[in-house]
Amino acid sequence: MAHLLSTSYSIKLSSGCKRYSKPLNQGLEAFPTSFTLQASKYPFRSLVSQGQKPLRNYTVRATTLPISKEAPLQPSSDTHQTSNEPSKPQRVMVIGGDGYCGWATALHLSKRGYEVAIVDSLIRRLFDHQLGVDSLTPISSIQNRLHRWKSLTGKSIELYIGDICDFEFLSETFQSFEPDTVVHFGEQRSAPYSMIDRSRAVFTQNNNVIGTLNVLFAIKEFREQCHLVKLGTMGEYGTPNIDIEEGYITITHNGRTDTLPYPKQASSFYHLSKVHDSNNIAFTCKAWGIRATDLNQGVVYGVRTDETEMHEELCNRFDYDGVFGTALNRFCVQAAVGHPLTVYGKGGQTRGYLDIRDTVQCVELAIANPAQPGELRVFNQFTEQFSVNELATLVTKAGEKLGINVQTISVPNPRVEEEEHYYNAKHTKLVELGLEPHLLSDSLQDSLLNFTIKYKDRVDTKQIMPSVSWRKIGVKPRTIRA
Ligand SMILES: O=c1ccn([C@@H]2O[C@H](COP(=O)(O)OP(=O)(O)O[C@H]3O[C@H](CS(=O)(=O)O)[C@@H](O)[C@H](O)[C@H]3O)[C@@H](O)[C@H]2O)c(=O)[nH]1
Repeated sequence: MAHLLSTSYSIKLSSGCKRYSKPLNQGLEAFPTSFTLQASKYPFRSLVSQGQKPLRNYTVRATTLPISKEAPLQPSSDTHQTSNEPSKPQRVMVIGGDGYCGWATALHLSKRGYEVAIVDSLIRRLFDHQLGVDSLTPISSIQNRLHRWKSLTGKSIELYIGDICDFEFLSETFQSFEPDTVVHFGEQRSAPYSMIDRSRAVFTQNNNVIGTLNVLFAIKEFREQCHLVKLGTMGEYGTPNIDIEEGYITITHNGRTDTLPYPKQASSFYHLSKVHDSNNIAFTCKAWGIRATDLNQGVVYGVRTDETEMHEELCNRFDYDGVFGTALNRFCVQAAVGHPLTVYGKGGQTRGYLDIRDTVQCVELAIANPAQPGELRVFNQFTEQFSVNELATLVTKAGEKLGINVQTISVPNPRVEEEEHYYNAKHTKLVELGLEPHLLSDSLQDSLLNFTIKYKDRVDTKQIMPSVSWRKIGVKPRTIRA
């Protein structure tokens, strides 16, 4: 990778356009002219359809450019602070704040009185273009989203567009915003994407592991007391034949006892990248005294949160394609358009699931109750366990109530995973901090299926079937349609 990363150069997008190295007190209109392009690790070249002129490996490079550097807001009445805490609102940097979980979280925290900055390279939108897929819901540009948020609530969210793998960008962002907490969603989060071909596997691990490493260095260098809230995954644990604990397990071996990190058995290059992150975070907590919370999140479903439903321009993305769509969201879209539910293999694969409204609650709870210096806490962030077959049954029943006849098919499993297994994962720590879960049976009825029906005319049924095989991944770059 080193040669790819070191061959950077700049291109002016329009005459006179410079890369800003300092934050500017300018509005959104200043943003589009502030790009620098850099040779990058992103695997564009492999994504160009055959016969088309190849694109070069470019990425929009860092510009440390908060779009709305305005007077800090007073904490609102619903700020999550106790009387012992400082009156100044906490400053929370949300890396990956334009994505599915990040966008909902950034708005939620802003509404709760935190001062929020979004840091995002916008590459998630680019993946859609590369794969020829689209969100079920139309989503506005990040700039329009933030304008709308400001006009509706009076609250500003700063925006820094850039790649956290570029340490210069990240440093400037840290020094400019001075976060008390960093919430790190800024990773390539699709297991199938990481299994398309070698270049996507390498991209995923480089992007995720180096990005997180840079965040750890930035905290050490510029904000030693800053609390890292890192999105991990339940998939780090795999599916062991014993109960899954929250991060650590106490083992007695040959008469001696110790509490050790719970064994990791990830089953995609994506899930493995999170394991590597966990090791780097654990080491830096010990060595440098970093304070961190690893949120081992399960599969998220749903789309609406109190904040994103305030206006159509705040609407969140909703993925249903075979690469980025996750099980329950996909099944609801499939039911809405009369496509059989795509159960992979025997359908006994069991995972932890949670509503996106609980994702935002969990992150806020982690921020409001920070880890101690040197501590790495691990919370298993999900509310209920389901097998894929159980999800299919729930969606079928929900469909019946709406007069929809839902069919299910067994699709040859494109993944390598246990299809019938024991699964019992602990998830008490966030409940102890105050999490009040939204359970699936209620939310599915009242919102999710109806929501997908509302947008069903936007569904491209060609995106539904899986096209990425864990066994067939090779070194040849693949141009796929999800
Ligand atoms: O149409 C489908 C889609 C998925 N599955 C099965 O459903 C299970 C979950 O797959 P998924 O695509 O919903 O979720 P996954 O790939 O595990 O990844 C998602 O959920 C992870 C949490 S966890 O699953 O590791 O707990 C997060 O880390 C990831 O970012 C997020 O994309 C798998 O056994 C998969 O084979 C089907 O049977 N049919």
